[in-house]
Amino acid sequence: MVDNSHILPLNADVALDELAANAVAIGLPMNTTFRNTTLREVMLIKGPIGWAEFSPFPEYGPQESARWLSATIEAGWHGWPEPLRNAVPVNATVPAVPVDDVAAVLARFGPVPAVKVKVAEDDLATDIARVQRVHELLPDADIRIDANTGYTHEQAVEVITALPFLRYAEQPVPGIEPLARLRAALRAAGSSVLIAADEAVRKETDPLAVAQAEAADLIVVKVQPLGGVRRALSIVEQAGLDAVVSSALDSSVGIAAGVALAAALPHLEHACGLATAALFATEPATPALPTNGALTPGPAPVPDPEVLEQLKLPADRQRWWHKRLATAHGVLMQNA
Ligand SMILES: O=C(O)CCC(=O)c1ccccc1C(=O)O
Ligand SMILES: [Mg+2]
Repeated sequence: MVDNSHILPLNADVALDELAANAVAIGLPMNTTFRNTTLREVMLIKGPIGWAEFSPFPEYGPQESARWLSATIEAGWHGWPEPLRNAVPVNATVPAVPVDDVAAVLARFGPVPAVKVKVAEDDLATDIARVQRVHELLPDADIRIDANTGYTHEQAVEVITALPFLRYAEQPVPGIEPLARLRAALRAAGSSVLIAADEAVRKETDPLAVAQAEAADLIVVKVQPLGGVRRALSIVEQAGLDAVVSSALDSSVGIAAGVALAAALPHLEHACGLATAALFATEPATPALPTNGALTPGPAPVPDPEVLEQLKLPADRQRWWHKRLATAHGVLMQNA
């Protein structure tokens, strides 16, 4: 058994009826395929202090979804800690698009201090060419890659060594031990590219295990998978590593929580992955697009009722989402 007693409890103090009565499931059409998705489904819930998002990925089960719901309750019913900064630098996110499409994708983000490039969906040469194209277009940007666990140890070494200008590589290989082994191998080879853990934090039952195993130089934290802004803050503090706040492809309602977390971190070394609104073609509320490469903390944007109605998913998907909401709520109540 993992001892999680040092981690803040999940928020479980809102009745299911109240959540369900104020919830609507919508589909956000995307500009480019991302995570094999062209329509991101999310549930938006209106709480007494503002709009909140509940959007676990379709394949996530009840235990994981319960953490996402804890973040929803925090956003709509409790609120977030005070910001320590009023600008959060963000990265552009380049999906695994063909090299020739990179410039057009980057253009949607405006000027940014950093770029995250998705890799490990094609062959290694294509991955390397995509990243080199970004470096060519934005020579001064901090560049990181995200393989979403998709490389073997050998593939990761090959790609990272071919791209020595990288600032860091996010979850190049799966799991904590493989990450630790890769990090040690890169150091031994004289590489200065840092290792970031994402899935190993987001999906493990013990989010602090990465730091204990010295598997990464920094951790990627997402508000909903970690159960809310306050819970994520406490996990970062206990991990004692630099953190990058990223979007879980949230709508701009959910992005506001990510910006609140990034703004409340005592130390913010790297630009955050919170500019994903640029990947959506339509949103019900003012999209969280960066100005001069940064986002500003503030309350979640209020959806326009007409656009909300247009984006509303059909009845069968509403039922599916409401059922998920009920299941996640049941888990929260059981654990509370
Ligand atoms: O960090 C970013 O730039 C964007 C967010 C992102 O990549 C992402 C979005 C949804 C699900 C997983 C991930 C990920 O970081 O792996
Ligand atoms: Mg990632």
